[in-house]
Amino acid sequence: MFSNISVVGAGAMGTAISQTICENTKQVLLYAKRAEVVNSINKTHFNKDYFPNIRLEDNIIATNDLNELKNAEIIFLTLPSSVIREVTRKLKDIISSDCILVNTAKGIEKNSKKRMSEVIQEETGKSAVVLSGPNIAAEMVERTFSSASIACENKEYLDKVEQVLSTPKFKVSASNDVIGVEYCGVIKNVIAISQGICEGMKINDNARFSVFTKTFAETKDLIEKFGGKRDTVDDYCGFGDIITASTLNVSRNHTLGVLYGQKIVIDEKASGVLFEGKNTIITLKELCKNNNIDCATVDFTYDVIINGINPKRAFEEFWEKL
Ligand SMILES: NC(=O)C1=CN([C@@H]2O[C@H](COP(=O)(O)OP(=O)(O)OC[C@H]3O[C@@H](n4cnc5c(N)ncnc54)[C@H](O)[C@@H]3O)[C@@H](O)[C@H]2O)C=CC1
Ligand SMILES: O=C(CO)COP(=O)(O)O
Repeated sequence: MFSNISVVGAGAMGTAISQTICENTKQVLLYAKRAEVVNSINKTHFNKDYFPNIRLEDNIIATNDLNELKNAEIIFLTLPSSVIREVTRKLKDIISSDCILVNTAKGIEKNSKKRMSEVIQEETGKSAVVLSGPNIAAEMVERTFSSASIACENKEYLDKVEQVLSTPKFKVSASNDVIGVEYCGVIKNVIAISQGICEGMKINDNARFSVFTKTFAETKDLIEKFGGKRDTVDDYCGFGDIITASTLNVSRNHTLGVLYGQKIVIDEKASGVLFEGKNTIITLKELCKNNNIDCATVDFTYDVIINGINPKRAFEEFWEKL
């Protein structure tokens, strides 16, 4: 049993992870940026902005003072990838030397093209544990069955994070393939968008799942070329998450693809919804180009979402590459 586990970011994933780990620790301290979220959780046990119908467990306490995390044994970072650098820079001077950082963000830093564990290492000097899997927050928050892959070069950190996450309903697969686990989460967002486009444009199902087959094989190639292991793609972070986000409308990235496939324009910024995969399309396209890698799925998604090419025309080109 742990005593003091913290979660930074009180959005969908932060609330869901808090609900998952709360049975293995005396207290979960959940950091929220906004005072009204802190008040809502501490006074009513509801995070009303995200899950107005789910009462959170009694040992989840909220704070908006990062300094209160100074005694945390483990901190889960459940934030958009775009703020991981700024937040870990602040945390560095607060946390103890043996505090373990766990990243759940499924993104890549836009300009540097660095993975989140690389960003965390640069800012704090620590090897982060990375977590990725079929983790629809709206399900996890209800403490239903779920799973995740975790990875870290530091075996002691990995064991502790496995312990805090493992419950009769939450399965954990631990590995040492940090690159593979991280890239699975990153690439799956782009795949979810590509499958959403196919669904939105109402391509026939045989065609959609034919390109999906190609996409799955390409994911293994990409992960290997980026330094990860092919087999990692068969784990929860790969197959599990790719299928989940590619076929369910609850995935924001999948929904974004559906809208583009239907040629519906939305103001993504004004929507306030986090679409991690959109920036990732650009970054992956550049990474492929810099490393002489051909990836038909990345090209298709880039053509439709970034270049604004008609989805039907882009699909025909995708199909020719099969
Ligand atoms: N929602 C899901 O089902 C899952 C999400 N993820 C990943 O987790 C990450 C977060 O996603 P969600 O929780 O869904 O997003 P969200 O948009 O629901 O929540 C993000 C939270 O971070 C907070 N935040 C933003 N900047 C901050 C800062 N500088 N300091 C402190 N808090 C800040 C926001 O106020 C918000 O509450 C993403 O990378 C996503 O890909 C991973 C697995 C499942
Ligand atoms: O990563 C997720 C589920 O595992 C959530 O996916 P979205 O960010 O597309 O909603």
